[in-house]
Amino acid sequence: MEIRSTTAQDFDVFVDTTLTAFAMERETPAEGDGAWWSAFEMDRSLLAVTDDGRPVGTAGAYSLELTLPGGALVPAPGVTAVGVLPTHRRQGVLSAMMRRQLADLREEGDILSVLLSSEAVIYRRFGYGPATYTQRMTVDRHRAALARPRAEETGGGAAPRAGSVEVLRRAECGDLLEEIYDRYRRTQPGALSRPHRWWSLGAGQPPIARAPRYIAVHRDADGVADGYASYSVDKDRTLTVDETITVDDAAFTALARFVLGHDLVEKVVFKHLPPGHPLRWQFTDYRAGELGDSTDWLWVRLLDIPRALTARGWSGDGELVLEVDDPWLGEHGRYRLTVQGGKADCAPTSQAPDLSLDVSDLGSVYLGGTLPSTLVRAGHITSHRPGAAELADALFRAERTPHCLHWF
Ligand SMILES: CC(=O)SCCNC(=O)CCNC(=O)[C@H](O)C(C)(C)COP(=O)(O)OP(=O)(O)OC[C@H]1O[C@@H](n2cnc3c(N)ncnc32)[C@H](O)[C@@H]1OP(=O)(O)O
Repeated sequence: MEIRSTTAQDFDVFVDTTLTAFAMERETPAEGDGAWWSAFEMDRSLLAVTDDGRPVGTAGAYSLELTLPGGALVPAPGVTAVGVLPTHRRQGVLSAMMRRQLADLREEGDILSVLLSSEAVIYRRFGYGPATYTQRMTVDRHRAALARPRAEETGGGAAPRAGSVEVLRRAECGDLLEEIYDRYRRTQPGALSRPHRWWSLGAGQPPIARAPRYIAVHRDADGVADGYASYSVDKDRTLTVDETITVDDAAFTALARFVLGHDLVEKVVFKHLPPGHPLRWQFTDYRAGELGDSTDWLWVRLLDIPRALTARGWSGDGELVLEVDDPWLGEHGRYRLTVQGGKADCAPTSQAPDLSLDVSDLGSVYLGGTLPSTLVRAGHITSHRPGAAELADALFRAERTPHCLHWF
């Protein structure tokens, strides 16, 4: 079997092989998940081919950008279209593709890669760890009065501002959604860019895919669009919000108020909220919103530990020695992480470690969405001195809960 790079000529065979592995059919941009496969990058993809020339496995990568704590934007290959034909599974095809892909990404200078995992048991062995989480909130609309927040008097937090909401059809939005999304993702740790090509091809779930949707667009007092909610209402009178994308909490509150005030609706479902989202605290009735479908979303794999650790912003000051095992790449390193004034230095050291961990666990804590102390308690990370886990918690923390709702 050979693992080979693809070219534009391989597009159809690549898509067919991927869809067969997922037991899916091609959809058009206006249907369900749209033509999610249409943005595959053939100059970053791999085909596994048998000795007699049959394609049996695929792995791709999208050229995305990830927002780190502190606001740095770094290239993040988004691993996608990983599939092996049902006839060729458990024979090491995926392992061979992962080995080649990680080597290629490193050679291209990437410091990390990311993916969404179809099954949670697949990717840890390759060094990926779950790093952001998301959940659904179902709100009984008739219990959903929003309390008047104390911050309203002082103008802080999510206090309402003058602004307006306009309802458009998806087809009327032009580049508006793309522009708002791009503003949002630059300040949200864990968020990914959405290349222009995706929007123009309709390559993704709604509202990237042009399936029929209503789009509530929020504008600030100057008329500048600063948020949108993409939604549909089904026959059961449930209004489902695909995503609420806003540049700040006040715009989110205004859009939440709008969808929760929608007549002829019994329930409002927000499909994606980060853990700890303030919406729940805004209801007069704390139990008006029911949380469910809590799941991992973005998985992170560090490829260059010192560069990755110095790229992100940090909170607090302190020093930790991390001993990191990378069994898949056969690497083992010790790094002294010195954090001061929001920045870190990271250099190899022979000092005794404070924490020992696997590279997949470092991926999990990297964006600040998983507490190192949780992984100590779970037996993933070993702490060698009292206080080391608590110091790691304080340093790795992000300015806001990392969240990714981009599906790829
Ligand atoms: C980013 C994304 O695209 S996620 C999408 C992943 N793809 C899918 O879910 C599509 C359907 N599934 C498939 O195509 C395949 O089953 C794949 C790609 C998940 C796995 O491919 P395979 O070629 O069978 O994997 P491979 O033989 O290299 O397995 C490597 C190891 O992982 C384990 N493994 C692989 N897949 C799974 C799984 N789904 N569940 C549990 N263990 C698994 C294997 O048992 C093996 O373990 P071992 O080394 O201890 O024996």
